[in-house]
Amino acid sequence: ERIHARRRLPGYVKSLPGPRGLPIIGSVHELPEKNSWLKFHEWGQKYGPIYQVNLAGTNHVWIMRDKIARDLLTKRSAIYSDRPFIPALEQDNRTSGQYLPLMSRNEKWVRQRKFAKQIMDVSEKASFYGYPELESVRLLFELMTEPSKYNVAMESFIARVTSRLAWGTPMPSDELKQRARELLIGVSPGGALGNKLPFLMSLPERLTSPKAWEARRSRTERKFFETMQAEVQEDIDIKRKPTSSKIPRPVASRPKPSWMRMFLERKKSWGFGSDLEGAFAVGMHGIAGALTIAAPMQSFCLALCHYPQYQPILHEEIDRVLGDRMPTFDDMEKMPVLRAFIRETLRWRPPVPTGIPHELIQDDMYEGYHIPAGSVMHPLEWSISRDPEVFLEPDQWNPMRWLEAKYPTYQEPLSKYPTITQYSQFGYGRRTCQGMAVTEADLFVGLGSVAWLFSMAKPETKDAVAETETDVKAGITPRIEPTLHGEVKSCGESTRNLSRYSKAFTSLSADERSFFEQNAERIKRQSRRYSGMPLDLAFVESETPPQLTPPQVSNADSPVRGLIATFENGSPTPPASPDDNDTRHKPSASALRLAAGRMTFHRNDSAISLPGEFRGFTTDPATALPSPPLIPAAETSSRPSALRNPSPTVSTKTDRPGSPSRKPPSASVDDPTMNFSTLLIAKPLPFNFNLCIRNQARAELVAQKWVELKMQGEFEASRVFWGGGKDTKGDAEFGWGEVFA
Ligand code: HEM
Repeated sequence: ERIHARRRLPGYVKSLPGPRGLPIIGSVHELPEKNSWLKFHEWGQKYGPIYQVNLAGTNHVWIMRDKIARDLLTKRSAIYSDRPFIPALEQDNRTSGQYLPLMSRNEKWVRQRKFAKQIMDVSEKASFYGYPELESVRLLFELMTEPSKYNVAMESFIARVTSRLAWGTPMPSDELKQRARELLIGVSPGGALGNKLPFLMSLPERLTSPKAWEARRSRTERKFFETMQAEVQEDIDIKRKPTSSKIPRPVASRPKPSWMRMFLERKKSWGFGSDLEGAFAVGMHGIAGALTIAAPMQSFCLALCHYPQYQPILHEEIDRVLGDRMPTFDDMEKMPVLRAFIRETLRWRPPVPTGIPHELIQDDMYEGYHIPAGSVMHPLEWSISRDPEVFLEPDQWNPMRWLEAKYPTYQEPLSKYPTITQYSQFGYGRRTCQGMAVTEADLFVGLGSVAWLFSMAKPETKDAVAETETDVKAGITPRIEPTLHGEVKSCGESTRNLSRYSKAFTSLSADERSFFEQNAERIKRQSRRYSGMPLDLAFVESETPPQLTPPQVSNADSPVRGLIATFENGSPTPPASPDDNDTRHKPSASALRLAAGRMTFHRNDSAISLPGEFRGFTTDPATALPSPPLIPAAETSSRPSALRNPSPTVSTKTDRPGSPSRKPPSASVDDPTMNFSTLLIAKPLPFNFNLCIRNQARAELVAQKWVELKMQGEFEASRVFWGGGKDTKGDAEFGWGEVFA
């Protein structure tokens, strides 16, 4: 059919390029099980920024550039806003009215989208009722007590905030997480078997396990949404009952604000066909929020561990703006660095790397290329976020691209930008995501709280220590990795490892040395001015590495600062004084050493030149630092490194459809930061890293707040809905299906 259609095209019209594939199955066999978006990215580099692939008889069009996605999905949204059919779901996703993001553009979609806009706007105006702030206390407490379960803690944080928003209570959060996981399997091309072999869904339930699995998923979901709706209604009824007393009810005994409450209180105005439609409209938003936002939270940890040189910059902002209180939604304006870290994390590891597909409802032409009706259009977010014209060194996690004017992505005013609102990751045209504001609030408060209390680091391996020692003997400047260690309650424990770093001091290259000699005083002045843990930069005067012992560091009021102070003197001292005339630590020109625990000294390492270049930090232009010299990669280390910045690959050439793009440096599956789950939402699989409490007083404050809130009944445990068994599988009718990564 397709071949015939092509033959019928007039001579001046071309078909989009793409892999030829095999008869019937097309290119299905070429897709990897893991990280399929890398394959689509690779095809894009071969065939151009828009290309097509036949997957089992359906024409899929992949778009790799934001401009093309806007030209088609936004500007021609009248014909590009439908959704493809998902075979593995029990009911037709386009017409059932159950899932707003998966519906065709019909009247149910119109009224539910209107409802979605209203509930989001109202809750945003009320700062999401302070739910993210409330749950961030629990998040920090969980991370302190069980850091190895960080991924569970982060997913719970998001699910609990979303449950509160949806139904006013965090109690159903575990069930919500499970509902979200199961639906994710149902809709992912690489998830339920029914999506790979659709004919299975036409057989009777008792003959095929994928169909039985889906039937139970669908029953349980409906029952769950109806139960929650009924409970909110009951709560409203009880708490609204007139009392004989004239004294108004205390706030605590009024119904909690929630999207369901909004639905129930203005039922008629929404024009829904039934209460069930309302139950799904709210439940769907719960599901949409339950896992999506946890993915970037986990990627944030991955980024901070692999790019530790930027952590001090975030800590500086947090300490300056927040001091000893946790972040709130209202701090957003004052914290561009935190927003930049979040924005960059979403760019670097997009939570939905393949995008959510649109379907084209009539034949179309784009730049001389024919796109047939029925094509499934994918804005390939992985590639859009890696456009080398826009993002220099796109595979590097570099938050400075949002904060320094030298990058094309920089935008002012910094009180507003960077922001994730209207970012391509949230889709295009009439189907854009409704949850941008709540995502931004959750990430800002959640990740801001985490960075307020903790620093993060990759754990050291024996190999790493051995490698460092070998490098030192061979006279190579080692990559200095983070020093903080242990699944820790206090940084004091990290001191075990300090001897390793004392061995790691080696001579700087001639270029590095002269840069630091010229700027030593200024660097020191600045690092004190922006005190706290400014740049993790320190100089030692002696050729002999300081001998460090654990108790010396644990006495310092700030662990990291203490660490630096110890490095500076080779003996325990209080943190550096803010007095610029203090000459105790003046570096001798002959023996400058970079002894920063967290400083990875690489070519283009903007952490070093930061205070001079980033306006947010600099008030006095006289103190601005010149950029550090470029150090040839070979001089920094002889080892291959996932962290080393490749040379920029910018060109002024514009990509055209059909013309192969230049190959930017790309992340590969061997990259340790590419270990992701295989479903539509990409989240990093759990990995080992160390969380270190930055400040004991803050930890105590969190513990105290946690106790208070717990006593007020805020942190009730999650409720078990089905069966009550350990695995909550319940009986055959309702319960949890098996889920996989
Ligand atoms: C990191 C978090 C999130 C990401 C990356 C994300 C991404 C997306 C994407 C790509 C789409 C499809 C847009 C298109 O078709 O062009 C979408 C749609 C949608 N999202 Fe989100 N989303 C996130 C969080 C949320 C949250 C928290 C909610 C609600 C609580 C939400 C609600 C929705 C809804 C209702 C739609 C459907 C819009 C429609 O089809 O008309 N999303 N989202």
